[in-house]
Amino acid sequence: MFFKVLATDKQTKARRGELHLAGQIIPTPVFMPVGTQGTVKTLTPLQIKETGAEIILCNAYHLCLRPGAEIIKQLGGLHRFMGWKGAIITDSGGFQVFSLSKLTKISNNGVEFQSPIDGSKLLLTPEKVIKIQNDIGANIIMAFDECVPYPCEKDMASVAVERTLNWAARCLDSHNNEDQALFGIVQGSVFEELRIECAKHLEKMNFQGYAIGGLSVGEGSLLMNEVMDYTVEYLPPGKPRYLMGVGFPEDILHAVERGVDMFDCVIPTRNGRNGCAFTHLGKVKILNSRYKEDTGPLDEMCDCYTCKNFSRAYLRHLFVAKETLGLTLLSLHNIFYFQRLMQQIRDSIERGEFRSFKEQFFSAYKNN
Ligand SMILES: CNc1nc2cc3c(=O)[nH]c(N)nc3c(CCN)c2[nH]1
Ligand SMILES: [Zn+2]
Repeated sequence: MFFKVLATDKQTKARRGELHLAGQIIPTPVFMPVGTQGTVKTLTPLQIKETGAEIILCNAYHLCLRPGAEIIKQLGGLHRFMGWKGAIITDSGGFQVFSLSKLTKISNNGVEFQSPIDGSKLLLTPEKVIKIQNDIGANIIMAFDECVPYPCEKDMASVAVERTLNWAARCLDSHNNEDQALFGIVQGSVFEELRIECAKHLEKMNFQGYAIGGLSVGEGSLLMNEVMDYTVEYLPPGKPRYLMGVGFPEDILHAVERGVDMFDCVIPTRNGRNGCAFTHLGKVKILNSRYKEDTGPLDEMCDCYTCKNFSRAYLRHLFVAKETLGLTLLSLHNIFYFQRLMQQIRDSIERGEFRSFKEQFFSAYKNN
């Protein structure tokens, strides 16, 4: 049993579940910190563990470019290579190859591109993407998909859906490692009939989980929620749903309400490194001079290492002085904040009080 739904909210589509993988039980809804190149930036695996995170996301695209999937395999796989004892999900590169490479040439066979690292010409095909993720050894791997930019013409989105479906079937055919769960990725941009067609075809292919891709690419929260409303309907209720690249606390709450179980986003760590901390009252930009003599913690309601030991004045000093400790302390707090938010969400679903939790959250949280 890879995934179990334990409770479904009576008033919304929110559900409390658990993923069974890598000998762990991971409660959902879950937030997965991003460790693109085999590290969650500025944090040691021990610090990541201290935040409560149990699964992290790494990128097969980056890791196959450097150091190479074969080297990671030779070194015992990614868990061993990076010293992470929790679970790992890898993204296939479907998104990164388009957003990070130059001279990409896409065909039904795959994507030809120039390595941003050494300029060499490379080709990613569904078969190669499965092999790379197999070598890296993640517990959950993603199919190779084509994520179109937003906005895009319907016929361009339609071609990308056809290709995504063709590649999904080829990924399934070449995947034969039962220790790794393979997820399909729904595309279709913001076109309802494309999204439904894609979800229906992927559902028939019987993946172990389903990601909603092609969102959080500039379409805005309203359109993102609309796409989720009609797409989730066509995904099997007994399998996990993963909204890729999301997101801010408010977007996570809207998505949980629509039945999403899994999330990943660079926001907690990227904003942490830019001096932006998440708190239950909204975002705190620590470099603001108002914090110069502020003796209080980042968030009165937080009991993370950063909030228990350091004042806002000290954290501001670290950022003004460009001390790297500031990057670590704010990243630590932000990941902890997201883990605590997910714990509160899970508890509220269990109590049948998700909707009131969401209302309480928004009444306190000033999205400044
Ligand atoms: C930040 N917004 C965002 N949108 C995404 C869509 C896809 C998407 O459509 N496909 C894949 N494979 N990855 C995506 C990602 C990367 C998730 N770590 C996305 N990130
Ligand atoms: Zn904190």
